[in-house]
Formats: sequence, structure tokens, C-alpha cells
Amino acid sequence: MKVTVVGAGNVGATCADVLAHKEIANEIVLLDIKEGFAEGKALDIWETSPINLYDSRTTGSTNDYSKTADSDVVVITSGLPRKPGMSRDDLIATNAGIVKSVTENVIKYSPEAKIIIVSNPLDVMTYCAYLTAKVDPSRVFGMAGVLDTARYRSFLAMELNVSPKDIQAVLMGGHGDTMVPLPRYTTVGGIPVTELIEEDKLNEIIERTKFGGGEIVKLLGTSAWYAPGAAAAQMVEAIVRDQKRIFPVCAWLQGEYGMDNIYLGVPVVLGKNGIEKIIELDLNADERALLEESAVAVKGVMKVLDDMNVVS
Ligand SMILES: NC(=O)c1ccc[n+]([C@@H]2O[C@H](COP(=O)([O-])OP(=O)(O)OC[C@H]3O[C@@H](n4cnc5c(N)ncnc54)[C@H](O)[C@@H]3O)[C@@H](O)[C@H]2O)c1
Ligand SMILES: O=C(O)C[C@H](O)C(=O)O
Repeated sequence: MKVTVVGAGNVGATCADVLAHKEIANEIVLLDIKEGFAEGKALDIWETSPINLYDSRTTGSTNDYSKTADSDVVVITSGLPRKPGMSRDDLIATNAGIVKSVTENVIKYSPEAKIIIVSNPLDVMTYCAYLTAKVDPSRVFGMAGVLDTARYRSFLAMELNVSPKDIQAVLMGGHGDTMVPLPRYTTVGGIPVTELIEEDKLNEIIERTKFGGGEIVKLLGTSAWYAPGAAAAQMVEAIVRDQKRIFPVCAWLQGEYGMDNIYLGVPVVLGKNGIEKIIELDLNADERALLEESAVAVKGVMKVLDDMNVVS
């Protein structure tokens, strides 16, 4: 299996490292526009192979997409990260052009690839890649929910002093402050979370999750990379190993949840064909209202992209 990661910065290099270390693909290509950057990162990752005992091969390329040819999966992480005081949506002006040109090259050299978008603003950059790639939306989707639920689960594990492995959760909506964690669908070792934690404490954790990206930006001066890189790699693994994992993924909705023509985070089955099924939960009125609010926010930014006329 061949996997390309575009953008050899913090998230892209971390993703490539996890893919290699876990032998998720035997051929990993890291590509960046900055001269020598991807080659350097790829070489550094490859030099961990005798220590970490794996044989997946990681190579780098400075903007030469012929090296990425016939990739099975491509992860797009190229673009600016936000700085303190910025919202993810503030990145649209720069990142839309980057995601568009990268997607054109990706699809030219790997016409059959499944494409996972990571660049922000996530839902709208996924929409941008979909408009550019002009392929079935089951093959173009975004990584956000795996990260957002990981944050939620890790905070719950800290609070309850239990293993994060035993916490299952679903989170829906856009990858922004309007994301929708769903306590009704959160369990700890099969026990509904609401039986283990006070409502106030749970609400605090939900709020922390919604602003989890911003919490890291404030601490680091740039955005997170360990959890995002690992989350993207976990999605790649589900595809290349045809695992049929159920993950919250930014997917193109055409009637699901009563919504049309919008990229939004929903639970899906992820396997060798990309998004193999969108799972429709029976949301209650409050949950539906939150999802609709999130969809309005995403639609607003999609319109900004449409008005920019970046993608024809
Ligand atoms: N979806 C998520 O949950 C999530 C999580 C973390 C970060 N992000 C986003 O991912 C993106 C990358 O974050 P980062 O921390 O890795 O940033 P970074 O600055 O460390 O890396 C970005 C890389 O993209 C490269 N790049 C820029 N234009 C390019 C082009 N045209 N072709 C190829 N490479 C190009 C840059 O040279 C740089 O190396 C940001 O937009 C960030 O907001 C999303
Ligand atoms: O917060 C950011 O800007 C990056 C990313 O979307 C995240 O949630 O970590």
C-alpha cells in the first residue's frame, strides 16, 4: 500500500511517522513545497526504523507529484496553522488556494486515491478538495471527529481516572466551536457516562472539548500536531486494512440528517472504499438543534469559499 502525506510540517510529519512506525503502509511519501523539507523529515523518520524495528519506507519530495503516483490514500495537511487570537476560519484565504492546487496534483497522479483533508478550516477545505477533485464524495473526506472525540475521551479518562481505551464516544458537527459532543452516546466500559459523572462536570468537559484546539494554540503559539497526526493515521489504517471502523468523519451529506450539500462531521463506516456508509443516529430535539446550529456555521464559511471563486 502506498500513502502520500502532503505537507511535511508538524501534522504531516507526525502522521507519516505514525504510519511508518505502525507499518500501516509499506510505502509512505511525504511532500512539501519547501525545498528539501520533506526529504529531511522523511530521512529522519526512516532513520528511526532500526530503533523502532519496522520496515515501512518513508521518502520525501519537494513538490514533485510524480513521486506520489498511484497512492492508495493521500492525506492533505498543507496550509497555515492558526496563531493565538485567530479562528480556524481566518485561514480560509490562504489555505483554499493551497488545498485547491494540491488536490489538482494529487488527483492527476493518483486518480483512484481516497483523500483525507486535515487543513483548516476543515469542513470547508474538505468541500474545496471535493469541488476540485470532482470524484465521488465517498473518496474525499475530512479528519476532525477522530481528533475531537480523542480529546473528549482523554478528558473523561482523566476525570474518571480510568483507561481511555474503555471510553467510546460520538461527536458530530463542524470542526469548530459549534461541534456537538453527544453524552447520550458516550459510554465507559459499556456504562452510560451519565451514570458515572455529575452533569456539571460533564458539561465542563464538553466545553473544554469544543475549545480543545484553541487550548493548545494558546499554550504553544501554533496548533496541535501529535493527536491530529495520529488521528489522520488512524483513518488511513481503517482504509488500507479495510477495517470498517466507525469514526466521526467530515462527510458530504445528501439528505442524511435532513441536510443537503454540506460537509459535516457524522459517524461513518470507513473501509477500503473510503466512506462506505453514513450512520444516521436518532437524535433528540436538543441534539438536532445543536447539529443544525453547527451546520449553519459551516454553511456560512462554505459560502465564503463559493464567493471567493477559487474553485470553478
Ligand atoms: N483537522 C484538524 O483537526 C487539524 C488539526 C491540526 C492542524 N490542522 C491544520 O493542518 C494544517 C497544517 O498544520 P501544521 O501544524 O502541520 O502546519 P505547519 O506549518 O507545521 O505545516 C504546514 C506545511 O504545509 C506546507 N505547505 C504550504 N503550502 C504548500 C503547498 N502548496 N504544497 C505542499 N506543502 C505546502 C508548508 O511548507 C508546511 O511545511 C493547518 O491548516 C492546521 O490548521 C487541522
Ligand atoms: O485548533 C486548530 O487550529 C488546529 C486543529 O483544528 C485542532 O483542533 O487542533
